[in-house]
Amino acid sequence: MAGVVEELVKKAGGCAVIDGGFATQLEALGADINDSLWSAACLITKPHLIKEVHMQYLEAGADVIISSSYQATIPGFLARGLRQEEAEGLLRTSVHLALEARDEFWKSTLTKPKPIYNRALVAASIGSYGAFLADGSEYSGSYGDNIMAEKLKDFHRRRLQVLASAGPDLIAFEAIPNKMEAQASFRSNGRVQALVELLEEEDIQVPSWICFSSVDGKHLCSGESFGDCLQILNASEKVAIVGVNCTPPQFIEGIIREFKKQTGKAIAVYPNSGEVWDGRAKRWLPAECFGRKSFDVMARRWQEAGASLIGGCCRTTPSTIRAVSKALKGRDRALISLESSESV
Ligand code: MET
Ligand SMILES: [Zn+2]
Repeated sequence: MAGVVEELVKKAGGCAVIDGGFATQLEALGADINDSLWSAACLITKPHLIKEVHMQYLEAGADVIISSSYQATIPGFLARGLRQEEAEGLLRTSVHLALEARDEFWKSTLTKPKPIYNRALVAASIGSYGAFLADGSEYSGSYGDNIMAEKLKDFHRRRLQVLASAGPDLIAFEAIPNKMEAQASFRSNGRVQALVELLEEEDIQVPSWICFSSVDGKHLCSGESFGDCLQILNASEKVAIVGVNCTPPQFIEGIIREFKKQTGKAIAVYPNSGEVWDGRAKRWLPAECFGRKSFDVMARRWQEAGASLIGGCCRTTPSTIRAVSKALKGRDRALISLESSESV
């Protein structure tokens, strides 16, 4: 695990808390995200709301906040009539807004007599090619026969460079649906290069996490095996953390146990609420019943199963993260309040 992550996980008492659904909360604050850029449209129209969402998750106890760049892509911005420099500027803005929120929040907690928060880390989000297409392939992993690895490489490379140079603590590849994108999306001179090799080729100094999405709890969305993908990621020191996100919560415990067998890297899980996104109809379908266990109760089990970073993805909110933070760090907090009452 990279030093910064190791330190944070330790400070957090063994398990750091990741924030919750970013687009979900942006929408709750009144943003219109029904847009081909999805939440990234707010980088153009309402950057103050982006910062507000980050603040709310920090307040809720997030130790890691993820930038608003999930669906912010250079081709997406160019299609809006923006110039290349403007598109790159908006990518940097997404990281800067998260860094500003983190720094302001941290400064304010330091003025409190017994700070109960950790200084959060900022992860720059990178969504999959399917997220950019916004045609449902984000959750099927099927990019069709025409998508060549070379095209995927062109799609990812510049955004990775720009985001990494904007000063985040981590790069977060989120909801990667298939092995091709994780492994073979980067070819040059006819040689197959894995995503991890792109990180090395670009000599990205910011540690990365790579999280997959799954719709059945046993495979990536595409139907490919976690084990095959993890073998690829295990080979790189640039990848500090592996995991799953935007996957139904009832599958997470089994996935962590499977990952534990396949990797020694730190494991991050930040499932969705269990509701299912219908990418074609563009709406959420109700959660399949997963018993009476609430998200925070499950979060404890995920920690016991071996996850080092736990948060929420789509349809989870600051109240989900507050409950998760309390469940994972409740004992420490109780001790802190005991200490403070003793010192009064
Ligand atoms: C479809 S997964 C989306 C992940 C992104 N970080 C968000 O919470 O909005
Ligand atoms: Zn999600």
